[in-house]
Amino acid sequence: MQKYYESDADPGTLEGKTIAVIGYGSQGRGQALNLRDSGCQVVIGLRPGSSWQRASEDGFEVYSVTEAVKRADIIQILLPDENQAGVYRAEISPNIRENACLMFSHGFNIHYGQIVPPPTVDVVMVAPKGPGHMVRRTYEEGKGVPALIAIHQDATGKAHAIALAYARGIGATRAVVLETTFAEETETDLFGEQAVLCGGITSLIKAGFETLVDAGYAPEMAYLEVLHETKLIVDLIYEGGFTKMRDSISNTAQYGDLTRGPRVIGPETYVAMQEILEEIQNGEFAKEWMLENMVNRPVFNALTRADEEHLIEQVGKEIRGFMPQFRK
Ligand SMILES: NC(=O)C1=CN([C@@H]2O[C@H](COP(=O)(O)OP(=O)(O)OC[C@H]3O[C@@H](n4cnc5c(N)ncnc54)[C@H](O)[C@@H]3O)[C@@H](O)[C@H]2O)C=CC1
Ligand SMILES: CC(=O)[C@](C)(O)C(=O)O
Ligand SMILES: [Mg+2]
Ligand SMILES: [Mg+2]
Repeated sequence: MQKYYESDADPGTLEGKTIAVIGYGSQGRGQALNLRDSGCQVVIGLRPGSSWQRASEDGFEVYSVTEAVKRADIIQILLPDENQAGVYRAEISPNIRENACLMFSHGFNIHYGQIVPPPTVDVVMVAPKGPGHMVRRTYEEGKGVPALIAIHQDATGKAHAIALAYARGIGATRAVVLETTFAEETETDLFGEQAVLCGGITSLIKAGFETLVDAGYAPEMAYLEVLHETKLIVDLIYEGGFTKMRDSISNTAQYGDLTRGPRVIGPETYVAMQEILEEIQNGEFAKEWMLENMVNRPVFNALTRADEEHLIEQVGKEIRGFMPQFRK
């Protein structure tokens, strides 16, 4: 597998180029601040609202999406996936320059045909494998979040160099940059966030919390055991795999881990994961998500609200209030 680091990227590729970051949320703010600190010329494209104000307060030139695109050599679309196609049709497509570079941090809209760029532009992806806030925090710590790059279209012959230089600008080459395709990034990212990173973990934590509370244990105990400590355990896995974590926990815990873990995440979990992956690969999930947005996200809103009202969220707020480390 081809790996790229700082020395593989030529910052000169972006010399004199204007990068328009469209959207200033989790990824947009993180990437724009890092790019500017890396010496890149950045403007922000937004609609009026709180993001516009924040970007201005951070010292960026902020324009409408239309005006930002007109000024840009590289257009990094960091809008919500569900909004990208509409903004692309209305404001980006009519104003994008020939030989410009259209960039994404997730392949959803290209992979599922929501956006079909003209053949005259480069189309690349630079996808951090981490939340936008961490892209910024690690950069400020002198480190980086790994990223994937992919080339969908190379109209200028410079698409790869631009993607690498951009990845360097956001700090990703300090960690590692791997090459992929829009299809592979889209399908693995959707699967990862649904089955493990977000959906799987929150469901596992909630099930553990509810099991203890329903058995009569104090919610505070349950919270510390199955939520707070999860970070501490996962940090060790992050640093050195299952081995490092198992070197650190007790033998009692390790025996329970190895013998009871597969009873919690068993064969039926594998079946569910395969079904989820199938829905991603055949476009079912993408269609469901786009339809959900067309009717103002009833399921998204109801399930989000239910979890916000879950006891674990109330208890969590209370416990974090006990700990000085969480006090601003
Ligand atoms: N959140 C994350 O950490 C990651 C996100 N991504 C990808 O990055 C892209 C952006 O995602 P996030 O940063 O999470 O988005 P976000 O929801 O945090 O921010 C979206 C930004 O776009 C602006 N916006 C929304 N609709 C707009 C419109 N119609 N016109 C102009 N501005 C508009 C919002 O005001 C906000 O500033 C997506 O493709 C996502 O899949 C990729 C890796 C990780
Ligand atoms: C943070 C990240 O990588 C995700 C979970 O894929 C996302 O926010 O889309
Ligand atoms: Mg992701
Ligand atoms: Mg994602």
